[in-house]
Amino acid sequence: MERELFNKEQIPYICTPLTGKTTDEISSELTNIVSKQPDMLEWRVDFFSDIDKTDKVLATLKEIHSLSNGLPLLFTIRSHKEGGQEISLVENQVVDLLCEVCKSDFVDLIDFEAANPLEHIQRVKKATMQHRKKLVLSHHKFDTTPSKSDIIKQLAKMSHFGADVAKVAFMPNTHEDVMALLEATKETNELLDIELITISMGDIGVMSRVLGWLYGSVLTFAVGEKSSAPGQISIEALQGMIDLIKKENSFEKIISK
Ligand SMILES: O=C1C[C@@](O)(C(=O)O)C[C@@H](O)[C@@H]1O
Repeated sequence: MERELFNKEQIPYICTPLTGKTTDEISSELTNIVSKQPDMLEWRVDFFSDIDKTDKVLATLKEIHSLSNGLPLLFTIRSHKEGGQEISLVENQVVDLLCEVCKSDFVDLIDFEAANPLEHIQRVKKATMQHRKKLVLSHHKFDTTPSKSDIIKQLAKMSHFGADVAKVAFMPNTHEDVMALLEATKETNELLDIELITISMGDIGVMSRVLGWLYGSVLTFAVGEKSSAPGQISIEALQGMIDLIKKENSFEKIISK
């Protein structure tokens, strides 16, 4: 499936994580979430108890597709090191699963952490290209925020490794950390020709979830049923604030590249 995933008019996309442990839990999560009208879903497969059974993963993808009104799907196996659940797969098996999932018609984007070995990134990149999926290279830190220049370097490295989308999520300890993330987003957006998703987590970082798009972040995560990271707010609250800002102001000029 190939299509432009991020229409300018729709930015910021609101993406909602699915964190159920079983197909049934995910189905019931979805039933409640879809009526809240997010723009994208993220299946956090590290929460799924049958992650080691590829046929179950593929069947659940089909189920998600059938219940989600065609919403684009981001497939994520977050590592324990970067804030995810402990899983039974080793790194090679994660790569095998991602390459298999790339063949599915029910996935649009694949998340893979940029800290993985280069040969693994290259394998996943090849599979995404072959099956016309978008590769999201990501990095997360739950205790600190790097300096602005380091954030820019990390995003540039993801671009260099072949990301279609570069995503970072950091924990701020000060308001300056949030500004560093936002300024890095703006500067990188002017430098690079790939999509960016940048998040400052926790309570201090919440403004980045509401306003990050004005600095060039195309997507923001919001809670549908259950949060997947600190600082996420509800789809309804986020959508309300974004709509209000869009209605009151003409920000198109600011977000255009
Ligand atoms: O990378 C991210 C961003 C996130 O950590 C957040 O802070 O909203 C939530 C995760 O589910 C997702 O994979």
